[in-house]
Amino acid sequence: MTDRIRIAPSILSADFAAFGAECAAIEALGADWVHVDVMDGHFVPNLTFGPAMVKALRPHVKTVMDVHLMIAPADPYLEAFAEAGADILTVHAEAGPHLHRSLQAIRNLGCKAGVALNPATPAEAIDYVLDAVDLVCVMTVNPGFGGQSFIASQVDKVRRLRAMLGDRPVHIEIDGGVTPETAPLVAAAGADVLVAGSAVFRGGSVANPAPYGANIRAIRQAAEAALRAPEPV
Ligand SMILES: O=C(CO)[C@@H](O)[C@H](O)COP(=O)(O)O
Ligand SMILES: [Fe+2]
Repeated sequence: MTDRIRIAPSILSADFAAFGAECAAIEALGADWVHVDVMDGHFVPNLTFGPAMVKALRPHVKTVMDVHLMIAPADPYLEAFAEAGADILTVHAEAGPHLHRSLQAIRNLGCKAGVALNPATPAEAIDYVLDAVDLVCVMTVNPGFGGQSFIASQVDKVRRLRAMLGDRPVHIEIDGGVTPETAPLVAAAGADVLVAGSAVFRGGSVANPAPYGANIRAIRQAAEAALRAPEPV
């Protein structure tokens, strides 16, 4: 499913006092999706937003709202996030013992179902749920914070997942440390959705959002160039 590259800025790196304006700015400047990082201070060592924030953001986001749940357990909150307006709900494979049930519940709520894998989790952990997912999120940092360095060992995981998925129409999303330097590596390996927080919001602000557009273009162009490059022999 690498027909085109989608850029999903993570609002974890946006101005927390101006989320509505920040979402409108990134959409106007080329974002394909808006990525919302939900953290519970338990599954990951940081706290961010709940369903009320997703509901408040919904009128400001015209495109896909991609909600990354770094919470355990996730199941008790799926309905609230779906009702708040999430389009994609991604749960972590490590967050609970009943991953297949969580993915089924997400689809039954009318959302696309995503599964995220921490860097230490092998691709094979989701071998038996591939028909229950619309998106696989490969964490290229340990989840919890923006601005961390890309973990290069995950590129091989992306390649494996694309082979495992075969002709299933499933997105492979990369989350963490995506820059114009790392984007080509994961695009060439089969990723088609690139989440980027610090690399999108750096250099800009609510008052001067133009750098967001230049940053999104730079990541997209670097990734697309890798798709056009000839296969290594
Ligand atoms: O889920 C997470 C972090 O846990 C991400 O979505 C980050 O927000 C990505 O930030 P950058 O690494 O691009 O700065
Ligand atoms: Fe994320």
